[in-house]
Amino acid sequence: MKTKFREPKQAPGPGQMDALLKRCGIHLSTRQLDQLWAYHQLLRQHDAELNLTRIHNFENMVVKLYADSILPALKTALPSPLMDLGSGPGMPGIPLKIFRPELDILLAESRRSRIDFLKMVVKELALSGIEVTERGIAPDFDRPVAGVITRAVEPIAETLKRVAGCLIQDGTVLFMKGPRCDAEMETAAQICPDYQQTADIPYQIPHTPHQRRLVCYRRVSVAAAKPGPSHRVRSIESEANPIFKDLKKLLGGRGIKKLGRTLVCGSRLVAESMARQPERCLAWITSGDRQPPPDDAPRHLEWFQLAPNLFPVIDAFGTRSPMVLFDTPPLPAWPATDTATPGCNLLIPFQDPENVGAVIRCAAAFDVERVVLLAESANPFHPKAVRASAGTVFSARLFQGPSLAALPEDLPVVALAASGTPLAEFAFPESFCLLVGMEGPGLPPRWKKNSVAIPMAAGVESLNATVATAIALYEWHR
Ligand SMILES: C[S@@+](CC[C@H](N)C(=O)[O-])C[C@H]1O[C@@H](n2cnc3c(N)ncnc32)[C@H](O)[C@@H]1O
Repeated sequence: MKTKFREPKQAPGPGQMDALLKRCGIHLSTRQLDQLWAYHQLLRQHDAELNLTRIHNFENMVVKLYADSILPALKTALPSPLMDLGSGPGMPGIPLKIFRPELDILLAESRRSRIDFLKMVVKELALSGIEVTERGIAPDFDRPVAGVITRAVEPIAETLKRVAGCLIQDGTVLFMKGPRCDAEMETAAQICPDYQQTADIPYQIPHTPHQRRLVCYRRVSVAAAKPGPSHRVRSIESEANPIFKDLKKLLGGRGIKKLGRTLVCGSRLVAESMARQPERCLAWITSGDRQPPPDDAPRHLEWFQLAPNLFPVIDAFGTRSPMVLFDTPPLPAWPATDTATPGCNLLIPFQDPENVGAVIRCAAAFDVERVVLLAESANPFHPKAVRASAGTVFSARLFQGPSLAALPEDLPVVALAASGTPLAEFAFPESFCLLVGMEGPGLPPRWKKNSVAIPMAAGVESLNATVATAIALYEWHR
């Protein structure tokens, strides 16, 4: 009898994953797809040992785990920093981070084996701007977050109570639910007066029968959860005080990079940083004990009261007004290969922090898609950069890029050089990277071939780098 020969079934690859995601309306760049594929491999490799998921069929994993995790990003705005509460093997936090790399994500998980798995995923995928908690979340967890997202963990009211110590005023909680969650919502409405339901978005995973609901709440009051006054006060009298020593280090770019913090100076910028990123404001710094933090300051803010002879040492601009110690966000890596997104990627190589701040301000004024700090650039959170940016550094879409020498050859760069096509005759492509030479050495020769020029009067050699950037961005935006 003849045995029937069967073709071995081909193992699915990233191409099939991409096609399934596209069917759900999710379009990933090559880099994102590679990352998601790497995550899929890790999940499969460690599932048997760690019992990470009950879904094992390839198509179901892509649709019911990864697409399901990403879809909320297409349905509503996601706050940052965003905590994924009860992340388990990383759902929705890991696929969301891959899809929206600019989000700061905190993966919260209580089981040790899963915490270790999540940390390995973050490392192996070289993800930045994402952390894993070392403990489960309870109301005493007080690291501030602007939003919480959670999938398949517990009833709505339990989570709302659980995040009382960490969710900031006006923060959002997003529940990824199935269609039958009305009873949970009713309970939450009765027993969680600090929250207001703001949205209830029903949807279906495209081309499947699976129904979902994204139920959103806003925290309207923090008073009931955290009674009492108070900012913890630290009185700093001596130059040898370790807090003071660290504050002094923040007067230079190296200290800012090492400590991941900066000093925000000047009353307007201080107010702006507290309004825009309260969760990142760590301490209120004053000379003596007058000028306390404002009434609406975030409660986690500490109050550093410096002796009158110490305050001027760190008051670099001589403002004499309270300063804020600000936790600088880690910059997500710039996906250099993903330049298909329409708009301008502004590449910044400037070494003078004032120039960096000034061009970030221009980028905000002319709606630049991404601001990319090249390795040569000064720290965008240097007090001088923050000041020159007029606070726009707190809202700009900042990314960490490579060095000038490591920029890919095939990047669609539009460079500014005196030898280029006159700016007024130049048609900007839909998607491009704007590059202005560093102060001093100017533009590396390899980028001069596709350059545009700002015509100038005879005898003038060059414009200041920030002025040239502003003119080019104005012309593009126009
Ligand atoms: C059913 S799993 C869901 C995992 C993931 N969100 C998903 O959709 O696949 C619930 C997870 O929440 C975690 N968990 C439960 N209570 C928690 C808490 N208080 N803080 C952090 N994680 C918690 C559990 O360890 C578990 O991994």
